[in-house]
Amino acid sequence: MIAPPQAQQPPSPTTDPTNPNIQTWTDLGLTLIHNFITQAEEATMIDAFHQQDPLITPTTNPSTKPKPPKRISQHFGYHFDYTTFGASTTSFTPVPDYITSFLPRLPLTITPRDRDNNTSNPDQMRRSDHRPPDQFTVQYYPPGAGIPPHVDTHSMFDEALYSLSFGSAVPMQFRLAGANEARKMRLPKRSVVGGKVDEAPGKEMDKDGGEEGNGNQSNPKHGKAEQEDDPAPTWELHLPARSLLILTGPSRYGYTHGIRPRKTDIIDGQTVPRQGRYSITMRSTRRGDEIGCACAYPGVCDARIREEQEMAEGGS
Ligand SMILES: O=C(O)CCC(=O)C(=O)O
Ligand SMILES: [Fe+2]
Repeated sequence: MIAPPQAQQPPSPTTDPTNPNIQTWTDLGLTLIHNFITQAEEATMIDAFHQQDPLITPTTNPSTKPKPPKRISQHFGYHFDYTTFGASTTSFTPVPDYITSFLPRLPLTITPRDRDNNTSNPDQMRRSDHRPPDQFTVQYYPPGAGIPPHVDTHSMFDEALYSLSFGSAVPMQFRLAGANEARKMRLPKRSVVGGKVDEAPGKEMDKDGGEEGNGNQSNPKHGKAEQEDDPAPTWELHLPARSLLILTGPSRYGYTHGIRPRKTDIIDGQTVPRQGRYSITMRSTRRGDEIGCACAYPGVCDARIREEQEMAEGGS
């Protein structure tokens, strides 16, 4: 049996000389801002979440197989649409104060380097430069839950994606998408996951991503997507509670991101039990002729795949 590769350490970040809370991986277009919200804001968010979805402690019945823990999602602004992987034009829920209150603090500028490296269409970048998010997915991950590796839809949202973590820390896995991911993105959604759909906000890349309750680094089920002839390394980025992750450029367009469904994580060599984690994913929706993408990763670009499919249909 091929042993699954261990997740590697991420490349080293640069720490902002004027603000040690800000770490950037310039080549990847990744930024992590520590302590983006206060503990008081975090507590308010957790309360608000559970006013809508009360926390239910799972009951254990020894005669039935325990169900894997499931993510719970709440949508605000234009709802995420799991059929188009874009934003709904009709379903809108007013954005709660606990979100609008920190929005003015979001950094909305994309670095010129990301712009130069990853977008050949200047109009697209102008559009995405300074527009605040209008689509918010708040998610609760009970201990052991994850999200399958995926690439968020390129064409339907502006470049910058934001994810605010709270409640507890979690490692997020990143992997440069390769031929395997490109192939999977061209399959109908249901066949990717063998009929079981764990709703990831893009095409999921690995069928065990959201299903297993007690995975860990040595779980052989990790295999599949990682058994390519020449797999790209997977590395994990530790997302502390109250941190804001910003994906642009390669990390947004060319890498999959996901969270392994594990009961424990290994942090600094120690086995640490997972706790409940929350996140708010924030995106800026595109409408009408704004929809499109000119990124440098056509293999995993929904706009390019659509073009290919239209050509194939038109040309046959
Ligand atoms: O929970 C997170 O931090 C990320 C969730 C995510 O990848 C998504 O909603 O697209
Ligand atoms: Fe995502």
